[in-house]
Amino acid sequence: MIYITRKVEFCASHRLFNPTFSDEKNAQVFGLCNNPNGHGHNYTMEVTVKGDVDPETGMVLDLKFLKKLVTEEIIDKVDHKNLNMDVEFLQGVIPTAENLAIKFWEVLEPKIGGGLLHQIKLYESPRNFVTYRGQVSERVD
Ligand SMILES: Nc1nc2c(c(=O)[nH]1)N=C([C@H](O)[C@H](O)COP(=O)(O)OP(=O)(O)OP(=O)(O)O)CN2
Ligand SMILES: [Zn+2]
Repeated sequence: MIYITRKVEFCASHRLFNPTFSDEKNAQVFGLCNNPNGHGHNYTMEVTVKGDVDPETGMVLDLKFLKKLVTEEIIDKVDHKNLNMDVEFLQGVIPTAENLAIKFWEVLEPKIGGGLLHQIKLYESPRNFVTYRGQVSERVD
């Protein structure tokens, strides 16, 4: 078993709020991140795929394929976008780093297939990041 990773960057804006909360509760829970004007981040994402090396190709998966998949399915849809408004698969989601990582997993996992997706690590800032490895029932390692 070996692990290969594609690292990508994107810029996006968001506002953290829960529409079922009062204004006061949103302000209390989310603080400055609840500002109605929103704010932006330079995100970094690492998508890690696992598997055995195919002796005929020397690869687990062609990194060119992974680059194309992540670019087309995620980056093209979120880069320079408002994550609260502009992204179809994020509708109704509070765009925390946790929820973004889970949604990105849900988009990518079926397209990589074969239980190969191992981990998504999403950096909201150089010091704040989350790591997601799917639901326990999805894991084979
Ligand atoms: N569990 C989570 N907590 C917070 C998230 C999140 O996604 N998950 N997000 C935020 C906000 O997006 C906010 O912009 C982050 O603010 P802050 O923690 O102040 O981080 P900085 O960008 O200022 O980073 P520094 O490391 O302090 O430079 C809040 N909480
Ligand atoms: Zn933020």
